[in-house]
Amino acid sequence: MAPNVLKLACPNRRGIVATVSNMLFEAGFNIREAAQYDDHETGQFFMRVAFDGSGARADLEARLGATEKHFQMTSSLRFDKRPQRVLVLVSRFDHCLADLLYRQYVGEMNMQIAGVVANYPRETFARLDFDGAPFHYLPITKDTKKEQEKRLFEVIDETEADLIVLARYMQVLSDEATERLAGRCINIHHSFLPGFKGARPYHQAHARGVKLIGATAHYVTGELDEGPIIEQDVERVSHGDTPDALVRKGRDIERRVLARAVRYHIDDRVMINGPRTVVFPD
Ligand SMILES: Nc1nc2c(c(=O)[nH]1)N[C@@H](CN(C=O)c1ccc(C(=O)N[C@@H](CCC(=O)O)C(=O)O)cc1)CN2
Repeated sequence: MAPNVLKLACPNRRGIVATVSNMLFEAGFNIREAAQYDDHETGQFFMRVAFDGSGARADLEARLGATEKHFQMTSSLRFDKRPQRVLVLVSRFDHCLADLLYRQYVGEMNMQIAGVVANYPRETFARLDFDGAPFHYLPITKDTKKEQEKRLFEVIDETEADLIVLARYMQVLSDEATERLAGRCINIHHSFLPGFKGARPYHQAHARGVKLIGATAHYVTGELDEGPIIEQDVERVSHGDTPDALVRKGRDIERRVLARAVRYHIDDRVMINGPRTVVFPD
């Protein structure tokens, strides 16, 4: 059962951990997991506490309000354990979508894929079982981008999506779209950023003669592939690997990196820290 999770950030000073721990204790809750990070560069303090117990939510919320004021704190408190509704966007390559569908099928993550949106027709994914998730075909051209995004937001509203995942969705979202989805839209980029931004990163990597390839999951912002990084991984390659071999080896990296990032987000393990993130892994 997903625990309750409190996340907080504030200027660092003595007494934060003691106050937060005591606040939960006084409200009748029990701490199951706690982690904190002190950013010496910015002086900001970050904390994530997973807790359970039969305490009163209203009492905790009242105490938290006072604690926020005292420490000039921003916080988020998640009590609802319902599966997070995830809308998955995909273009032609569906290995990350297939991976997320499988992880949902085996119950690996506290999520419900609320829908699949693609700018390619359903037959592109004919072999995939969407496990009941509705499919929305939203074709796009450079002349229809605005209308397509309008329809995309209608689908986001209709599906009541909590999280939007760009699972190798190869369309650049407008600044307006990225502002509306700030902090709840994750992209998997098929390179070890900041290397090889933009299109065809494996071909760029092959031309450069790299000995490592990687994948990066990041929050989406108006700056293409510049959003706060959530998770990355790499694998060794050699001079004998063709671009197709890099694409093949890269698929495995992309799948596991995206899955880890989605799970960390869903489990409230990620906090945005300016251009970066703080991730409290399990
Ligand atoms: N606003 C943002 N949108 C998107 C981001 C992002 O970080 N910010 N990430 C990309 C994913 N991506 C690489 O991971 C990527 C996707 C698409 C392109 C691109 O040049 N697309 C062309 C069309 C290509 C086609 O139709 O096949 C375009 O949009 O004009 C570069 C990088 C997802 N969106």
